[in-house]
Amino acid sequence: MLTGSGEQVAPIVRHVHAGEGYDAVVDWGGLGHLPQYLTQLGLPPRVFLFTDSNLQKLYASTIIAKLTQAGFEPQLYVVPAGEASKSQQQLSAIYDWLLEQKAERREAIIAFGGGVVGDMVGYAAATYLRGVPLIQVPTSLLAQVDAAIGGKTGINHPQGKNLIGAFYHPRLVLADPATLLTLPPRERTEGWAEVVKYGIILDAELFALLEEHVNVLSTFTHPPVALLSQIVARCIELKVRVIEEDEREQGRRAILNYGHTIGHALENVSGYGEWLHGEAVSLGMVAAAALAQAAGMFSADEVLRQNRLLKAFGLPVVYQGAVRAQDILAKIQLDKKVVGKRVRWVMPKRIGEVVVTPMTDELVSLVVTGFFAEKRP
Ligand SMILES: NC(=O)c1ccc[n+]([C@@H]2O[C@H](COP(=O)([O-])OP(=O)(O)OC[C@H]3O[C@@H](n4cnc5c(N)ncnc54)[C@H](O)[C@@H]3O)[C@@H](O)[C@H]2O)c1
Ligand SMILES: O=C(O)C(=O)C[C@@H](O)[C@H](O)[C@H](O)COP(=O)(O)O
Ligand SMILES: [Zn+2]
Repeated sequence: MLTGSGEQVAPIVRHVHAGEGYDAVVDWGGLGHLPQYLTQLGLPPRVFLFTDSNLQKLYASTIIAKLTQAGFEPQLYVVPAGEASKSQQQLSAIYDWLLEQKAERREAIIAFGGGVVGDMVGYAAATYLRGVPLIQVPTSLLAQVDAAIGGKTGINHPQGKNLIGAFYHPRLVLADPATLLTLPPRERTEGWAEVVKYGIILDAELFALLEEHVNVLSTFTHPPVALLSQIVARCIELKVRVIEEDEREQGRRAILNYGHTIGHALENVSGYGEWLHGEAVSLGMVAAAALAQAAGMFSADEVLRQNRLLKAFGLPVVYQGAVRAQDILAKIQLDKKVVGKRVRWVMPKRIGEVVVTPMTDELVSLVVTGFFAEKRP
C-alpha cells in the first residue's frame, strides 16, 4: 500500500492458531479493502456492522458504500462512545436489535471500533444464537495492539471490569493503522500504555525502540507510517505467541495483565470512563513496578526507565484524584487472577521479563496506600 507520506507498506499477516484459526492482518489503508477480505471468508451478503457514535460520523457512510458496492447488505448499529457502554443494558439492546433483524447463525457481525466496541460486540457475537461469525476491525491503537487480539470478549459489571464475558475468537482481525490518524490525542496516548506493557513483559528490544522513537510516535505530526505498522504487527505477534500457548489464561497468559490489577480497580472505583483503560494501566504499571521494587525484585533504575517512557508518551505516572487506597485494596480482591483468595501479581524482574506471584498483604497495602495518598493536581 502506498501511504499519504509516500512510504510503501506491505500488509503483514499473522495466522493465529486459536479458535477456528484466522488471520490477524495489519494493512495500512486496508479498510478500503474490507469487502475483499470479507468475500474471501465466504460470508452471506447481510452483515451487521457495529460501531460507536464517534466512529459513525467519521467512517460509517464510506464503509457502508464500499460494502454495498461489493454486493454486501450492511445493517448499521451504533452504540454511544465510551467505556460506560460496555454494560448489560447495551448488550441487551444489541440482542433485541439482532432479533428484530432476524439475524441468522451464518451472518457475520463486524465490530468496527476501539476496545469497547470490540469487547462488547465480540461478546454479543459469542452468545447470540450461541455464536455467530465475528470480524474485528479495530480502530484505536489500543484495540489494534491488544483488545482485538486473543479472543477475550465481555462487558463490565458494576462490581468490576470485564467480569462477564467469554473467550471467542473472530474469523478475521483487520487492523488498518491509517485509521489511527483520526484518533484524538488523549485516545492515541492511552494506547501506548499497552505497547509499553509488551516491552516490559516480553520484549526489551521493543522497549528500547520505543525509547528511541518516543517523540515521533507520541506526536504524530509526521506519522511514522512504516514504524507504526511494524509496532502494531510486533505487538500482535507477541500477544499471539502467548495466547497460542495459553488461550484461556490457565497460566502464562496472565502476564498480559501487567498493570491491570490496580488499573482495573481504579477504572471501577473511579466510575467507568473517568480514566481511559490505557491511562489506568499506566498508573497500574507504575504501582506494580513500585511493588516489585519494594520486594527487591526490580531495580530502581529499571523502574525509572519504565516510568520515564510512560511519561514521555504523555501517560499518567502519578495518581492525582480522589480515589481512596482502601477502596482499591478492597476491589483488587475481585481480580480475575485471584486463586484461593490470593491475588497473583504480574511482577517485573527486568525489562522484558515478568513473573506471576502472590505478594504479602503488608507490602501491597504499604505500596498502594503510598501510591493513592491524596495528591491534588
Ligand atoms: N479484549 C482484550 O483483550 C482487551 C485488551 C485491552 C483492552 N480491552 C478493553 O478495551 C477497552 C478500551 O479500548 P479503547 O481504548 O480502544 O477504548 P474505546 O473503544 O472507548 O475507544 C477510545 C475512544 O476513541 C474513539 N476512537 C476509536 N477509534 C477511533 C478512530 N480511528 N478515530 C477517531 N476516534 C476513534 C472511540 O470513539 C472512543 O471515544 C476497555 O474496555 C478495555 O477493557 C480489552
Ligand atoms: O488479553 C489478555 O489476556 C489481557 O490481559 C490483555 C489486557 O490488556 C486486557 O485489558 C484484557 O481485557 C484484560 O483481561 P481481564 O481478564 O483482566 O479482564
Ligand atoms: Zn488492557
